[in-house]
Amino acid sequence: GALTTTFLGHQVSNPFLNAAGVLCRTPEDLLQLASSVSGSMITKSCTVEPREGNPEPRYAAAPYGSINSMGLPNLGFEFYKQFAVEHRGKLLFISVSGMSMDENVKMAKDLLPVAKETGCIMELNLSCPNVPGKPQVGYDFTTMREYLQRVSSVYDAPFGVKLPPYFDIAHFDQAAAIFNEIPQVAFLTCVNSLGNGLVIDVDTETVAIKPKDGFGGLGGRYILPTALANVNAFYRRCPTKLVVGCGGVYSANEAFQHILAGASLVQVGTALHEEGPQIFQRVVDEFALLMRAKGYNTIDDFKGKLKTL
Ligand SMILES: O=C(O)c1[nH]c(=O)[nH]c(=O)c1I
Repeated sequence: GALTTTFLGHQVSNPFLNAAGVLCRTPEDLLQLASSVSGSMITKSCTVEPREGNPEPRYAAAPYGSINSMGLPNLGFEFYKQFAVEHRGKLLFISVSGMSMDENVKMAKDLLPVAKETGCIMELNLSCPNVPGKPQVGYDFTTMREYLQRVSSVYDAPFGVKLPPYFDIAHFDQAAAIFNEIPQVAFLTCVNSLGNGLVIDVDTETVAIKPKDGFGGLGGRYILPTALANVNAFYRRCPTKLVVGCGGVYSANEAFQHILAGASLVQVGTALHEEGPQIFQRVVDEFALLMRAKGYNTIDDFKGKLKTL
């Protein structure tokens, strides 16, 4: 169909998938994603050991999106690796977010044979903002370079990096220079939640979530312009890499903006959490109508073709 596209040699029926962390932690979650219309899917960021995560309430819908401080709850790397071994059907991404560099290197090394065998793709998450005491690697360029050099030295297959949003042109330049040094970094997923926002309820005069005095990562409508800028900044700076868009996608309209900005695939987080997996059928239908209305036959007809003034 018109929405068919390929990503690192894998054909997908449409460019849509979930954002890591949303509807992808448990077997039930993953079954819902596998049986949805999404073209591909990604698992919850994992650590070697299973984690409970932060105390609840740790997710809240907000007027223009969401706030979360989940705290990296997951069933442990072995579960998601085994899921990849047994999974059949749509393209599968495995999100990895170790508590240390050694943990990421260990998981990458263990995942490699499964990636080669099954075609699943690793997305290395360097941008979790919600584990107390664990600063975001994505904001520490020296550490990020070391992480990527160490992981790419054990993982000789294409992998992606889940990035935090950057807000300074010099940071786009410095981050892109690191990625361009490492050939195995095949794609960049822009962006993770905007870290450490604060949602306040005026009636109750209270924060929305329990962890970290209410500080949490923002998603949804709050973050679309920032997400688009990060997609386009790395699309322009990393011509040998693909970009995956994430942030503020509720409909074909925002997805189209991400692809115009340079995204090859588009992840849906907050809107998926709020609407459920039937959102993928709605967005696919909307997207087909939008492409037809504009006279486009394939995604490549407009990918990255954002016009400037
Ligand atoms: O709190 C989480 O589990 C979480 N939440 C996010 O918003 N982004 C992330 O990468 C993670 I690992």
